[in-house]
Amino acid sequence: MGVVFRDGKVLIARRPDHVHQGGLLEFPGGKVEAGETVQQALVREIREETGLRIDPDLLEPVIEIRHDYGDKRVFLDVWEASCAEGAPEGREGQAIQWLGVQDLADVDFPAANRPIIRALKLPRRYAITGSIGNPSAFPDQLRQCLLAARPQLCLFRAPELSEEIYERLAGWSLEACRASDSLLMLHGAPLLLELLPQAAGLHMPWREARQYSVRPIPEGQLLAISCHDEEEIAHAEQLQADFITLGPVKPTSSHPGAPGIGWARFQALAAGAGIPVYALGGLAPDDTHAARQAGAQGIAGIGFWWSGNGY
Ligand SMILES: Nc1nc2c([nH]c(=O)n2[C@H]2C[C@H](O)[C@@H](COP(=O)(O)OP(=O)(O)OP(=O)(O)O)O2)c(=O)[nH]1
Ligand SMILES: [Mg+2]
Repeated sequence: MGVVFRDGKVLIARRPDHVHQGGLLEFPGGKVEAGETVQQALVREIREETGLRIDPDLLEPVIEIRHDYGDKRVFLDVWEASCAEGAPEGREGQAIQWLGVQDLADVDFPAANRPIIRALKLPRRYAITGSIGNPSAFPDQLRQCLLAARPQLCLFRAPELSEEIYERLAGWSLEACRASDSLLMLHGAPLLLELLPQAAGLHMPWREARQYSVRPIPEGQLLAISCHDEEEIAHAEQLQADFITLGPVKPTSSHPGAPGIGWARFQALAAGAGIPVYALGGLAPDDTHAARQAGAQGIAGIGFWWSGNGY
């Protein structure tokens, strides 16, 4: 299926009432025919269903989803086209519209689309805080890094701090992030979100996530989990995580001694995940393309935005 973007909006159709998941909204697309690549099939389906022309060479992978509806199992191989030619019309009688990404709501789509909508709303970079020189200078350190890098989504991670100091600095961080239009995730246990409900969500380290068997926070906030292998990814899916980080892809100074899993293993794991996966570990902005080719939502890390010097 294809997510076709034009002028920042995505092309959405309404499934006819009489078909499977009928009446709900969908991204246009259909089945791959014999002898076709997935990209060719997508170009053909979008043309047949909407009349729009897209370039198969400009398609980028978004996410692969396997979903069991009970009455039908589906495999959705989702690709993104950043431009399209022509004026779309519902050639099969279906209603067609352009919607802003932030206006896509889970309830309007089939259940399998939940991770697609997450993927479209999440940025390509997930900025994680690194070493904190002096806690009292932290607010300035954070503000400067936010100003320089303008990340859309951040994680305040500081396992070296006591809970008390973390909570105090988290309150500060939330204000700093709000001022620079960045979403902030907190790192730790679900109780943190009850203390600081204005956070965008909670990122659980694996040792925390493993203790739960159902999603421990409300739907309206994001749940992220640090994963390292298939089992942890499956558990993150069970907890209905909105996204995960997976790595280390390359060796990294924040986890000395841990070898990287490399892009091939990352790709194999990410393909089975069915939720957005940020690649983590020793990555620079230059790695974003490789990460996306390997099926990542984007890159997560400290090095590409955090400066610990001078504080
Ligand atoms: N096209 C599309 N199908 C979706 C989405 N979400 C989702 O769960 N599905 C499910 C519904 C169907 O069970 C299946 C699509 O198969 P289908 O046979 O109904 O229709 P199709 O559009 O793929 O088939 P066609 O164009 O080749 O005729 O995938 C979505 O966003 N777009
Ligand atoms: Mg179709």
